[in-house]
Amino acid sequence: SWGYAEDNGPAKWVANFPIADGPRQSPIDIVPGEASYDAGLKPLSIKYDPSTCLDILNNGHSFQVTFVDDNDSSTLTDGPISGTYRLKQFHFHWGAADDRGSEHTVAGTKYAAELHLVHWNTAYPSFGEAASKPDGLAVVGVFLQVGAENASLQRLLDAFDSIKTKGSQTSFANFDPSTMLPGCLDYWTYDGSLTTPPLLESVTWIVCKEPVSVSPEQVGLQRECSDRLCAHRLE
Ligand SMILES: Nc1nnc(SCC(=O)Nc2ccc(S(N)(=O)=O)cc2)s1
Ligand SMILES: [Zn+2]
Repeated sequence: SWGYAEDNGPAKWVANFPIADGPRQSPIDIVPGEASYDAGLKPLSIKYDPSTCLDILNNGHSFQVTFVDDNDSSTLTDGPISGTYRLKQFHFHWGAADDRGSEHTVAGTKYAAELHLVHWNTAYPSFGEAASKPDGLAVVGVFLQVGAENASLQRLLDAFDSIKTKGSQTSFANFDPSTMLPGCLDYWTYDGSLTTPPLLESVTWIVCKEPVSVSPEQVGLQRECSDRLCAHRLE
């Protein structure tokens, strides 16, 4: 199946997922100088309930923390979206070194890693239904840059360490993902897609301008855990 190696990586995905050549594929390079200011956009409204945190799993491409999404306890509203989107899961993307790893870039700059908080539009009955609709999903992206230690991330990394094999999961309770958000929630937004197969063009991207920091040890630990447990990242 798809991955990040030479034989199954991003350049090869179009063979099984022709939408890879579609009109609104993510990630993109965000060029702040070319972004237009939209006075009609509202601030993001993010409300997460730590008790909806369910488990942490290694899906072979990333570590994913999954949430109970059968009620409106953890939601994203306002910002560029209309209606209520429920938090389904969050996960990270990282690279083989500190100078690369994020999926989106800012005027060509790559960050060490990127957090994605995945939400689905409650106008549809489920995540699976929403995932195929043009306004079905909203993903908040947060860049991670190497700097000071991130206390919130450390609890996650300790849990990652306990997932020994690909496809395994472990219970993970009472984690508040808002502790991983930057202080300022200014954002860029554009209509895009899932960044990995099935690459569905159903995502309203909301990329925070302010990165959060992680220590070199933390991003190394994430990389070491992940390489051991996930498809090795070649980027
Ligand atoms: N009917 C369907 N169920 N599940 C899917 S796709 C599963 C899924 O959540 N994929 C996913 C892929 C990429 C991203 S990302 N990196 O945030 O764009 C988020 C989520 S389609
Ligand atoms: Zn992602």
